[in-house]
Amino acid sequence: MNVIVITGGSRGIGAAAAIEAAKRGMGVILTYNTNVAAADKVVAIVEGFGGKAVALPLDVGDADSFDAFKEAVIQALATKWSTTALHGLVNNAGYGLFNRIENVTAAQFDGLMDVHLKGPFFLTQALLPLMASGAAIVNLTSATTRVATSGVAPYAAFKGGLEVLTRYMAKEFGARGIRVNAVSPGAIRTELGGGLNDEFETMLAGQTALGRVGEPEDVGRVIVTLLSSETGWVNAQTVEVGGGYII
Ligand SMILES: NC(=O)c1ccc[n+]([C@@H]2O[C@H](COP(=O)([O-])OP(=O)(O)OC[C@H]3O[C@@H](n4cnc5c(N)ncnc54)[C@H](O)[C@@H]3O)[C@@H](O)[C@H]2O)c1
Repeated sequence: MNVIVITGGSRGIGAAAAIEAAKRGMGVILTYNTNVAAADKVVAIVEGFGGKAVALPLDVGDADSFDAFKEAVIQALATKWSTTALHGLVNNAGYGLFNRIENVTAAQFDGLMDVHLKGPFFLTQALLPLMASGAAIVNLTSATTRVATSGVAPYAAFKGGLEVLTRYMAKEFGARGIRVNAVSPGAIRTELGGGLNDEFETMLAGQTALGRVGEPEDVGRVIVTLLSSETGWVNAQTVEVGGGYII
């Protein structure tokens, strides 16, 4: 069984991707930051249809903890799946912070950078030695890299950086048989940045060609497709999953 790691897998897009991956026969190591109960719920859903998943704690903003996390992954691979190889990594964990440029503090800037750029970079570096040929990495970026919506400048800039890293990772890991792509969601109904109220949702739906916001599963399906060998010749790409988010 191919086993993958999904960061921030306890809710939203990460949880949808975890469930979809397990439905397609992958083993899932999902990580949670603080909410173990939510992570356990996702594991229970997966086990409910006969899939296999485990939840491990991980703060993606704390790169010093990644060596210990790698050891926990090795342990989980051995005990739950009797394997040493990892076949995928989804750098999904993230958070929204609305603040206009003139008000952003250095601490807010650093916090966003740690989770959206430094975290995916060093987590990928830490887990790379475990990855088998044929493995795939998916980085979650954002439509905010291509539009300018006020209040999310550092977030958008780091997501843009992650798209650049996606191409460099693909270039450097290709010789190992590892593909790297990014998925860039448009407006999706999750709890990111405090979630959607009616007014916000109506505005976002109006900015989307298909006239609605997306659901986490709309993105989860694409993430898992990019992990699978069906897309074995898709590499170094950013795939927009936003129903046509054009503003
Ligand atoms: N929802 C959208 O409209 C949208 C649009 C573009 C991009 N994205 C991106 O999609 C990804 C998933 O977001 P979502 O919409 O499911 O949001 P969400 O808030 O529902 O889920 C985000 C997950 O990341 C986890 N997380 C946050 N900070 C963390 C940290 N320091 N360490 C470990 N885990 C942490 C949260 O606990 C949560 O489980 C994020 O990278 C987000 O930036 C979302």
